[in-house]
Amino acid sequence: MDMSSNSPVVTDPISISPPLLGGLTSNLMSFSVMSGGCSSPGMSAGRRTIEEVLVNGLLDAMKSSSPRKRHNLAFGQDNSPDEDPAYSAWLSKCPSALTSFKQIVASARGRKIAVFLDYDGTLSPIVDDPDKAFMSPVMRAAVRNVAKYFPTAIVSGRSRKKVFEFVKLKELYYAGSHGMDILTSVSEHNTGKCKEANIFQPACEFLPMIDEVFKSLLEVTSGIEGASVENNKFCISVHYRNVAEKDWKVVARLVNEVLEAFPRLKVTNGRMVLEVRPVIDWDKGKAVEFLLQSLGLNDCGNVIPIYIGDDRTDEDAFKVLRERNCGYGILVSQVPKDTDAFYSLRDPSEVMGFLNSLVRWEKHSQWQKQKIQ
Ligand SMILES: O=P(O)(O)OC[C@H]1O[C@H](O[C@H]2O[C@H](CO)[C@@H](O)[C@H](O)[C@H]2O)[C@H](O)[C@@H](O)[C@@H]1O
Repeated sequence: MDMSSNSPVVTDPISISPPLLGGLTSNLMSFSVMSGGCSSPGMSAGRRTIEEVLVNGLLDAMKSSSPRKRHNLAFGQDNSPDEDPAYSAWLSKCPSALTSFKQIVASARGRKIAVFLDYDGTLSPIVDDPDKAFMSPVMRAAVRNVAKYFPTAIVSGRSRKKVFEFVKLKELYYAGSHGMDILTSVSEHNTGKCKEANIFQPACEFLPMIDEVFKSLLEVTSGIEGASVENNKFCISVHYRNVAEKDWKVVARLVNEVLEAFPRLKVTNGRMVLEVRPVIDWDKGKAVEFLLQSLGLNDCGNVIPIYIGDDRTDEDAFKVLRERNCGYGILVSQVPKDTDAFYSLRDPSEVMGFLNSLVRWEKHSQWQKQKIQ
């Protein structure tokens, strides 16, 4: 893929349908959002209907965005995934990467593994306050070890700067803002010096717009208890995890109203979060392809990429690996989900177990090679 000549920036917003609610509800495809101000008493009935459809579509997506663990009605407790027949059935389609570890590494034999890691919900547990999604020291040690043996990248919806502040490992590659801000420079382990720094930011021209929308979203949601807005540089997160469910529709309406004037931005949904981002042909999947190419890891015969993530946005990366028929997506989930991943892990502690197993396996392989020589 020639990234230099292939600009992901879509310059003609008219050709994008729908500009808002990108990928959320296909039945909304025929509606286009008119630019202009907020709802007003003088607004036509047709226009109000369109708005209502959009807001309800957004609300539906919000409700379905984070399936909760099944509730055991008999005991009033959450079922553990082990006891959940639906989860067990799903595991036959998307087996545990821990129990399938031998198959995974067997297919990697003779090839270099490249590791791609999402951050929230993968390396850190999901918590109510996005600013407190810290990574544990043992998880950091596991990622540091992985990076000693395999090229390793973090691919996050957070801004690159923020995710680096959480991870704090200079020896990794970082793709922030859902892959719209990629840094491919790595410090040498011993000297700490940066070898070569390359930054790829395909949505640069959207920065002023994102800043403007961030301020508007901050202002309009300030009266909603529990709502928070996070500036992720090339995208914005509107969090509703701490908002009472009765107020979710208000959040949907406000986001919709602000974005009416910005047809070149769209909304996708993650785990209790609405993510506002440019309508460009770029996502975590494209970021993984870009990283593989720019790091010289694009040869499927020699490299096997493994991508671990928990969110809908990670599906773009799983899909790329599946379509290339090269490498494995691993979905972190405690509930059955439709996914393009090949394998699954339940939670960040299993992710850590998997990363540690990779390191042990690689150490052992190296030791065996030395023994033979
Ligand atoms: O791609 P990721 O690294 O997974 O980032 C996706 C979003 O993650 C964060 O939000 C999520 O985690 C929070 C902390 O656990 C949680 O409070 C929130 O409900 C989750 O949606 C981050 O704050 C967002 O900006 C990212 O877009």
